[in-house]
Amino acid sequence: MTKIIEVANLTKSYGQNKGVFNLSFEIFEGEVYGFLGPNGAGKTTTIRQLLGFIFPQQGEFKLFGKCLNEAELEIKRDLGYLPGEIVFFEHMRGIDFLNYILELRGLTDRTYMMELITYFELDASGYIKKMSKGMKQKLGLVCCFMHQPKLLILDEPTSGLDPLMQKKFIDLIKQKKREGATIFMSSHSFEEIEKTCDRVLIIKEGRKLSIESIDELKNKVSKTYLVSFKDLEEKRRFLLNDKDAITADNLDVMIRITTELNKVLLKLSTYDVTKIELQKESLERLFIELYETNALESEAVTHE
Ligand SMILES: Nc1ncnc2c1ncn2[C@@H]1O[C@H](COP(=O)(O)OP(=O)(O)OP(=O)(O)O)[C@@H](O)[C@H]1O
Repeated sequence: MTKIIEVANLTKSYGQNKGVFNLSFEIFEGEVYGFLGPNGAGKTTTIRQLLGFIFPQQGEFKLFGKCLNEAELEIKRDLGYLPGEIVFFEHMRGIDFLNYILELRGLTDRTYMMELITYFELDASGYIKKMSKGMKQKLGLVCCFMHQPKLLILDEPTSGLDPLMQKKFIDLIKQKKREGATIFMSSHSFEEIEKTCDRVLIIKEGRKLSIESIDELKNKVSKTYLVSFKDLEEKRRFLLNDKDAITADNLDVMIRITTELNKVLLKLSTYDVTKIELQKESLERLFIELYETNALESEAVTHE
């Protein structure tokens, strides 16, 4: 499999334990790769280094197998980037700005650009300075996708978009994946990540917590059960002996089945249980659990 992004030991420190430290990961061609972490975790700092806006103090990275300082123009021709905070030429009309960027890229065919404007229901005729936050975000998205890049690096792409537009964005990402594009995106929307990504990289305080496959995470979610015990004594007895319990509340215990269901049922049959319920929950709780994991514990769940 071709590696489109390779990052090795990337480090950029702003002091006081802020920045990105010793970060390594790889993204393969055609992958949609989510980048998650709490506020201030270092997502934007990582992305800005990949674009060459800030420089790492240690470590290196390659895009399309090449270093940025060797092949910047070549790399950026095939790259679409959406910044977290977009800075436009505010005095321009939206459409003029898009045409200008298209020309800078040496392109003349405006067909796909116009399709995207229609798709995102963007009125690009007005001045950018008068546009709402959501309109500016749509303008940024059109600008990022309009040259049909092979690699998309997106920093919180749906920030400011309404739910309908968020759904359209998800559909567009799925389409780009079908077309073979590689996508690296930071997000705070677990739904967006769940619906689009193959794998996720989770960082906290600038350090890698874990790399997870979405399918594996979904598998974990589908094996979470709520077990209710007859009384507190029974629940206590179970908690003393069982390692699968993840949360406990009143007479209920949430367990994640990591072995065959039969074995768990056999074990539960030795307790006075009043109810067993398969939990229909999204990945959200699992993501939050992963956020709360500390770096040392997380070594165990890292898949690399
Ligand atoms: N130029 C800078 N000078 C000093 N500190 C900085 C600078 N840029 C970022 N930081 C700090 O580095 C840390 C990581 O910031 P970064 O913007 O990368 O986080 P993030 O994961 O993108 O957060 P968010 O989800 O809030 O957008 C933060 O503590 C931030 O305050």
